[in-house]
Amino acid sequence: MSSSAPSARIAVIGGGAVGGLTAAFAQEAGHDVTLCLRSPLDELTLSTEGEVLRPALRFAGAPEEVAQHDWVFLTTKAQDTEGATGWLNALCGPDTVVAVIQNGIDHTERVAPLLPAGAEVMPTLAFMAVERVAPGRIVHHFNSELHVPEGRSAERFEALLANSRIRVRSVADFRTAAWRKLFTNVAANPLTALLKQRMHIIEDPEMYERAEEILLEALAVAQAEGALVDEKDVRRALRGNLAVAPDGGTSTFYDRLAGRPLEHEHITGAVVRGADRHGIPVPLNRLLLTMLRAADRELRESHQG
Ligand SMILES: NC(=O)C1=CN([C@@H]2O[C@H](COP(=O)(O)OP(=O)(O)OC[C@H]3O[C@@H](n4cnc5c(N)ncnc54)[C@H](OP(=O)(O)O)[C@@H]3O)[C@@H](O)[C@H]2O)C=CC1
Ligand SMILES: CC(C)(CO)C(=O)C(=O)O
Repeated sequence: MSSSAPSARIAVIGGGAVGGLTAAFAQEAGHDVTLCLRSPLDELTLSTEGEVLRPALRFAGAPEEVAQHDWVFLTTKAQDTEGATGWLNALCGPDTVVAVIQNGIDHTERVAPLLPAGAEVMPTLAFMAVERVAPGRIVHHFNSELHVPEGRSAERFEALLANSRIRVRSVADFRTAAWRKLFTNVAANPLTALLKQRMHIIEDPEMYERAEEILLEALAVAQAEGALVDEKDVRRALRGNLAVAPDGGTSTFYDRLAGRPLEHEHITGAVVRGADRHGIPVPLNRLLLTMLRAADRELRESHQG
């Protein structure tokens, strides 16, 4: 791997699966990377393609410890975005680009109100399967691709990560791209999390049919929201899910397994809210949302008690 890209300073907010992977690969490509943490870590390892990387990262535990950066990768779960406001204030100057590497379709609406004047949100879709198996121990199962809206920042982002194991793609129609990415989550994440089983469950023909029905509801909502998607995108998303099997899961499954709060409001919730706006019936997604809310409530109550 060449190290010819000029070294940049990158701050990654969140030391979980996606934060750990992007930090490790960016550091390997020659960048100076600070991991901004909620829970302290002394070391982070990334198991990938048969090797274990131990990237030389800086660890910061509070916003007072960091200065402004040109690049910030925001990798908290979507529901934890507001909690990262202190980091964003400390890290962002007028030229900062914040790559919001999260699932969901409303990255810009979620993050823009939290940024100081001038800083830019770059919504970023993550095509990868990465698991935090213990604090600071990250296992990479599949793929490492980021999709961003085309433009000047996308070109700079592509150059930033050109020598890394992360592939950046810029897309012309980001709304469509975001719904396509959401399709990879709308069936797989609830089913794996509710059943507490890995992605292989989608290989079962009966489960595959139900997953397709869940996604066809989401397809109707996506089309009503202006995304240029069709049934081929549903099949492509399911093929993408099957490519993750057998040892991978989904981010919502990993959260349920570890007893962490779930991200359902930004995945299934996005479909149900869109359906309500357009009067589209989505009974399967509505049922999944009710079940995920119940599972999440139990997780939160057991944390408190
Ligand atoms: N995992 C995957 O394969 C994929 C995930 N995604 C998406 O990427 C995003 C990140 O997911 P993932 O990495 O899996 O999630 P993780 O739960 O593994 O990591 C999130 C990290 O954010 C940290 N965090 C939360 N709040 C703060 C805060 N205020 N300050 C600093 N750190 C904070 C958490 O800290 P703590 O350690 O205290 O919990 C945790 O380490 C999600 O939107 C997810 O849906 C997208 C594609 C694939
Ligand atoms: C595509 C998928 C399902 C891959 O792991 C993902 O985005 C997630 O886990 O949230």
